[in-house]
Amino acid sequence: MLDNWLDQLLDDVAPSSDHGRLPFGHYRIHGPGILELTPNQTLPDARACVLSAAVHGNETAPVELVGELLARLEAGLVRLGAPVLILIGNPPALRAGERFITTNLNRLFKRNLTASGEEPDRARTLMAAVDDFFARHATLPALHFDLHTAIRDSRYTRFAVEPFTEQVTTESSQWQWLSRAGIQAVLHQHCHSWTFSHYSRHYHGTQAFTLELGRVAPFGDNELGALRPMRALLEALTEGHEPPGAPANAMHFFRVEHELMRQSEDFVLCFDEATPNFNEFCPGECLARDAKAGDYVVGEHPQRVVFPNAKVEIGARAALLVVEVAPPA
Ligand SMILES: O=C(O)CCC(=O)N[C@@H](CCC(=O)O)C(=O)O
Ligand SMILES: [Zn+2]
Repeated sequence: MLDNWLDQLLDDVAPSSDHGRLPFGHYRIHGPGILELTPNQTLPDARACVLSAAVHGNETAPVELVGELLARLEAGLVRLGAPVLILIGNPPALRAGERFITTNLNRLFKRNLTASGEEPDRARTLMAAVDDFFARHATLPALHFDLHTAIRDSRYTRFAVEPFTEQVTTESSQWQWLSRAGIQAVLHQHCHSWTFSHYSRHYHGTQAFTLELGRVAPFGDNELGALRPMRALLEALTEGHEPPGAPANAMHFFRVEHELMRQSEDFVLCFDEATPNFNEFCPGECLARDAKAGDYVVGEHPQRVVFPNAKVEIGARAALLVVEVAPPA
């Protein structure tokens, strides 16, 4: 049964069957953590939807949200009206309660990836699953929401990252849906980032976002009540309806100005561990010291910090420095 799928995945138990019926369609398990829902009838407003969670294994709220959606589908409370691919990104890391096992999966979504190992292999499997799904539903507009939670508190608890690519413009309706779904801020990426949402946007031209839905917590400690509006958005998409919107300018928009990279072993961030995402720093403040790159000092205007993490691998992003911009017209 579909309601066992997540439990069996967490227990590393193979499902007894790889397919089954739903009240308004059927499902197929293509592999560990790869579940496709197919409606009996695809509605006219339907999109081909990819919903991914647990690309980072310690981010459990999105998994619980997906669990609620599946339970409500199975109970017939949500009528399946669109093809949906549900992906649990990194099952071994989810079982271990760790962000990743060997390396950050969310930097590996690049065609012709040559690296070997657990996460690179998983990235190739997930990219193939997405390619196959979008190819089979090529007549429908496509969409990918990659659901995450942030390591630290945030001045905007729920925010979206809009991946960078030259070819795709975000539809204005997406901002309205996200606003209605309780997203408080949006971060426009300034360069290619090889994340999972970037993969769908860049290679498939889809509408795609990374959605940060609160702070990392173990299973059972997530405040799912705060995610009801987001659940309503996912349910509208699953039902194949055009989701309702709210004014986009209720959200704050930010542009990445600088990507702070860790370049040496001897690297520190100069602010408190408890500093929340979107905290603002004044001109002249030193934010990082790196034995190779030197100090990073805020320039002529204030900058806010997002995703600061001094413990990343050498060569990886240790923080984004962002500035507020006007909402899209
Ligand atoms: O809180 C943090 O420092 C990281 C939270 C997280 O996993 N964020 C994603 C953002 C992906 C993107 O930039 O689209 C990540 O770092 O992979
Ligand atoms: Zn994450």
